[in-house]
Amino acid sequence: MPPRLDPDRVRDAASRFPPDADGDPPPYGTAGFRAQAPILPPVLLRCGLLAAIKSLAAGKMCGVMVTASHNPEEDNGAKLIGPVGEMMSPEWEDYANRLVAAGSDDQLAAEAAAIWRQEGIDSIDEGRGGPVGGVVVGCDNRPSAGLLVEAALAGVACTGVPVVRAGLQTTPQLHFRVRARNLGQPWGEADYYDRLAMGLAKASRDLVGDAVPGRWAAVGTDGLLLDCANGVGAAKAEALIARLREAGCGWRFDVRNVGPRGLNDRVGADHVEKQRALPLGFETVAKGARCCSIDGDADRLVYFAPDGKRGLTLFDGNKIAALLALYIKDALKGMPGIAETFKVGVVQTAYANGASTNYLKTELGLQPVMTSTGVKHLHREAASFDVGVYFEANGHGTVLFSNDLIAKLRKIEYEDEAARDLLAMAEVMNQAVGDALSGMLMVECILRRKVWGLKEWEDMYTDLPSRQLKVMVADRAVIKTTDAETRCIAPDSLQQGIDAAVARRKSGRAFARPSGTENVVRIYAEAASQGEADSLAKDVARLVHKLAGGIGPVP
Ligand SMILES: CC(=O)N[C@H]1[C@@H](OP(=O)(O)O)O[C@H](CO)[C@@H](O)[C@@H]1O
Ligand SMILES: [Mg+2]
Repeated sequence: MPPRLDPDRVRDAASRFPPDADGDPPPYGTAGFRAQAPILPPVLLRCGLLAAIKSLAAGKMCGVMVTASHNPEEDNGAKLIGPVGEMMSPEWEDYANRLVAAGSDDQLAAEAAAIWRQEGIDSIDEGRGGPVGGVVVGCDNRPSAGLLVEAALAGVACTGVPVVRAGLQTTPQLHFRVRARNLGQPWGEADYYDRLAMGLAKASRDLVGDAVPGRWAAVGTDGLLLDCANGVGAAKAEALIARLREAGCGWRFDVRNVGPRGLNDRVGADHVEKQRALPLGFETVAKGARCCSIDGDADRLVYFAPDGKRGLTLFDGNKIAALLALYIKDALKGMPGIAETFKVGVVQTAYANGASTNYLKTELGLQPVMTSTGVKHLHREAASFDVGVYFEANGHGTVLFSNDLIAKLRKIEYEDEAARDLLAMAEVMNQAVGDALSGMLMVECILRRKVWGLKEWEDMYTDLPSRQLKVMVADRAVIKTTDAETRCIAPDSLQQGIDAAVARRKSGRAFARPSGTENVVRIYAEAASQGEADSLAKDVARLVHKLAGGIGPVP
């Protein structure tokens, strides 16, 4: 029987997962739907339904990931995964919003049928009696996951498309698996660890021989302490480390904050990056120790070193991007004549510290491309290069390699070490989306190959002092921005005020933009001294409060 949209099933499913009387469903935000868990079952039903339609339209597997990333444990959400492991395009985000806005059972059946028609699903003939699709559903370890997964599965079931229950997954793992499945590659849970372990074995070339235990000895480090935010990444990191051990890797990992309680509560990458504070459980870690944090769904990674005074030195997404870009540039030096034909790019957002942008320009000869906030924007831009490095300051990012480049490298891999290094990097770095575990392995590999400690990494460049603030306003949509969100075009005179405040500081830079995930306006400021960065941020916050309808006390 070919898949078909059964309106009775849609109505029936909708009546089993009715809208919550106490809360409006959220719109599709910077990274999918996110809200308090109790209002989400009808949203997940619609996500399952939409993923099924997308999979039929593409004739490929798609995915639904039930997660709210670094948000508190009471929240949950959905990230939709397209057929090449990508986040959904704006057109499909609109579809998602249309389905979520369809409140009644009948409205939902009608809206789903309209999208089904718009995508011409009934006229697709795969030679097997109709289009072929499939949806894989995974979740993080929040207590609300069970019901929300059931809702997503009910949505898929309205169409007769086959489903795969992947159970507990990190977000990047599920993206990886969807992509691998559609490329005809092994895509099981174990295949994910295999690919990372084998990629790392190749990338670490002089640290490995054959799989002799202990051969990948610790070089220049006592090991890595990994804060898993009490999230789903803990069990996955342990599985990965076990696979590395099997492959003979002797690197030491100390996995902490493994849950099950306390998800994202004063732990994890968002806490470390935004609060510049040690995660719980790291209070007594020795000064200078090599530590990293991932977030609740393991798509963000930051490194840090305790400073011995309860503070830390942070290695954020920009520092990670700089290290990866340096490594790539060095590899390309080993391929004279060929390397010049590759387009290498780094993509950043306005939150990238000015010192990192300057480093990429002056030390590496790269011209960073700036996009709006949100990984989907960075990813799209990075995919236009042969090697595209992208990272948000918060630690979400990866390195993308074009098919064209991979094919060229394969042709020379037997005689060219640098080509082998880049191919290995393309295996380690998740090609679908930012992946904390794969990023961690690559950072470790690079530091060990360079025989660098954190000090050498830190010395690549020194961040300009910066400050981020949030301002509550009645309606954050009154702020309109341009130039990759670096300038405000509404309300009137806000930008003039910001320009004047910036001009009063040495090396000043500041901007304000409405958040896509929280009901706030975000302020970013940097300047030559911490005092100036703080006062600049405060000035901009006051301007926003005054001109954009601030609520609550003046900052
Ligand atoms: C300053 C900041 O960190 N913004 C984050 C945050 O988006 P906002 O639109 O700023 O709320 O969440 C996004 C999704 O996780 C992430 O992509 C982005 O970088
Ligand atoms: Mg996340």
